[in-house]
Amino acid sequence: MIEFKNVSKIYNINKSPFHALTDINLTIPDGAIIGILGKSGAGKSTLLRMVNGLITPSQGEILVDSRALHSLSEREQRFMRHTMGMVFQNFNLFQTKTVYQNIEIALKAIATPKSERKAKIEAVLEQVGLSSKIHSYPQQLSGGEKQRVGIARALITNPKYLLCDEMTSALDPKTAKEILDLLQIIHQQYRLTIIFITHQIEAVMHLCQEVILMEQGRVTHRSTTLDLFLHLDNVATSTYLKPIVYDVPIEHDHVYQLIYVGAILQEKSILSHMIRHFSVDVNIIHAKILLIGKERLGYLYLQILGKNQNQAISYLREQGIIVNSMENTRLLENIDYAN
Ligand SMILES: Nc1ncnc2c1ncn2[C@@H]1O[C@H](COP(=O)(O)OP(=O)(O)OP(=O)(O)O)[C@@H](O)[C@H]1O
Repeated sequence: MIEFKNVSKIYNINKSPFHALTDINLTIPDGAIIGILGKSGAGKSTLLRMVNGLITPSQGEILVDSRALHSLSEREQRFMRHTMGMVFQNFNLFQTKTVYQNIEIALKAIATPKSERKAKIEAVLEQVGLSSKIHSYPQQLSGGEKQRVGIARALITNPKYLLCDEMTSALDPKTAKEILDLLQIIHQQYRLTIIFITHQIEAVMHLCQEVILMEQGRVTHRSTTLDLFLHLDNVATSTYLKPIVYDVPIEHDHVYQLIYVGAILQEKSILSHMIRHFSVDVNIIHAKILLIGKERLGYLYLQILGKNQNQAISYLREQGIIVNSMENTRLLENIDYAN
C-alpha cells in the first residue's frame, strides 16, 4: 500500500517558491489499477516520482507498505526501488544495446547471476509478445514494440508496483489500446498495483478502475472511473473532460441528458413506455455510448415536450436513469479544449 500524508512539493524557480504539489493525502491499496489524470503541469510526474523516491517531498511523508520512505537507509531505499517498475513515455531505452541487453541491465542491478538471466529474459519477452525481437536494437522497433521492451524491463525484477508515466501518450490509438490490453493481462496475472499517470482520459477509461483528477498541484477528485462519468456535472475540474460527452451544441429548449449503465433502456423499453404512458413528444438530439472498461455507459440527449413532461422525467429517474436538464447550458462556450 502507498500512502501520501500531507505531502507538498515546492520548487525554487528563479529564487521564488513554486508549489508543484499542495497537501496531497492519498491511499493507494495493493492490487489497485489507478489512473491519475490532469493537464500538463498539474503535478502528476512529481507525484509519481515521489513514490519511488526519485523526488523528495518538501513537506509531509510517503509510506510504502507502512514504512516512511525518508526513514529508510540507503540500502533499504535501493531494495524498495526494486519493488517498483517504471515505464516511461519516451521508452528510455539504450539505443546501442539490443532488446536483450536493455532488459539485462535491470537484472544486473539486482545482481541476478548471469546463468539465470537468459531464461528470465526469454520468459518476459514471451509475456509481452516480443520474443522474435530479442536481438533487435531500439531503432529497429516500432513505438509499440519499444514500449513492450519498457514493460518487460520493468517486469523482469518482479515488482510489486508498476509506475507508468504517460506510457501510451506517444503511441497511435490502436497501438496504445494494445499496450493497455497487455497491462490489463499483466495486472490480472501478477496482481500488481498499477499507477498510471496520463492526460489522456481514453487510456483511463480503458484501463483504470479508479481515477484521481489533479489540477494545479492538488487532488480535486477521486472515484471509480464509472462514477466520474455518471456524475461528471458534479466534478468541478471536469471542463476538459466534457468534450468526451458533450461534443455538439444544444440549441433547443427542453433538452435533457439521460445517463444510464448497460442496456437498461432497450431491455425495459423505457422510452416507449414513457412516450405512451405520459403522452410526451420526444426528439433525439444526440446519443453516445462510452466504454468504461467492460461497462457500457449511455448518454442520450432528448428533447421532451408535453404537459406531462415533469412526470415523464420523474418516471425516468425511478427507472435508475440519471436525468440532467440542459436548460441554460451554453455548452461550447464553456468548454476549455486546451489540455
Ligand atoms: N525540477 C523542477 N524545478 C522547477 N519546477 C519544476 C520541476 N519539475 C517540475 N516543475 C514544475 O512543477 C509543475 C508540475 O510538473 P509535473 O511535471 O509534475 O507536471 P505533470 O502534470 O506531470 O505535467 P506533464 O504532463 O506536462 O508532464 C510544473 O509547473 C513544472 O514546471
